[in-house]
Amino acid sequence: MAKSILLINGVNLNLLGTREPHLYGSTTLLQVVERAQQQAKSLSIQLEAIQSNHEGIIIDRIHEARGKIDAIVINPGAFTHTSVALRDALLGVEIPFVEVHVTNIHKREPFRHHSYLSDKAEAVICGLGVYGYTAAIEYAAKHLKPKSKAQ
Ligand SMILES: O=C(O)[C@]1(O)C=C(c2cccc(Sc3ccccc3)c2)[C@@H](O)[C@H](O)C1
Repeated sequence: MAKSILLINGVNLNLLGTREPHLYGSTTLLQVVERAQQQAKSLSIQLEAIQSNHEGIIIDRIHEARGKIDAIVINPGAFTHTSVALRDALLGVEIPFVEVHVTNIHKREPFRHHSYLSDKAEAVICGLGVYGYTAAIEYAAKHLKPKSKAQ
């Protein structure tokens, strides 16, 4: 099963917990990452976390993960609904991934209902608040195995 997980948070998620708490809750991204690290330690897995507002930086980090990371947990933020490039990067590195959304995107504005990633995700978790990250990491650690290592 996955021994190394890359947790990716995309655009605007640095604002998590600071604005619109009725939608996104009051837990900050720092707290989410701290909890994820504690969870990873309890599962004996390595976890690295990044957040970026820049699509290309996220894509570069996904490329770097090829052959090194066993699974990805990603909340792309608004890139979910816009980024074919992010989809292509995830498909290109052949690393299984879980898509996470703090909110239930299907209960929000119509433009949030479509994801460029969901049909390729091993699992999609949305609407569970920040617990979605916990569930995603647990699932990835116990059910996802690395695809063939990079040549
Ligand atoms: O629910 C999510 O986790 C989501 O991925 C997260 C999003 C998100 C993340 C951070 C900020 C914002 S918008 C915002 C801007 C300022 C203050 C509060 C929220 C949206 C949305 O863009 C997505 O449609 C849904």
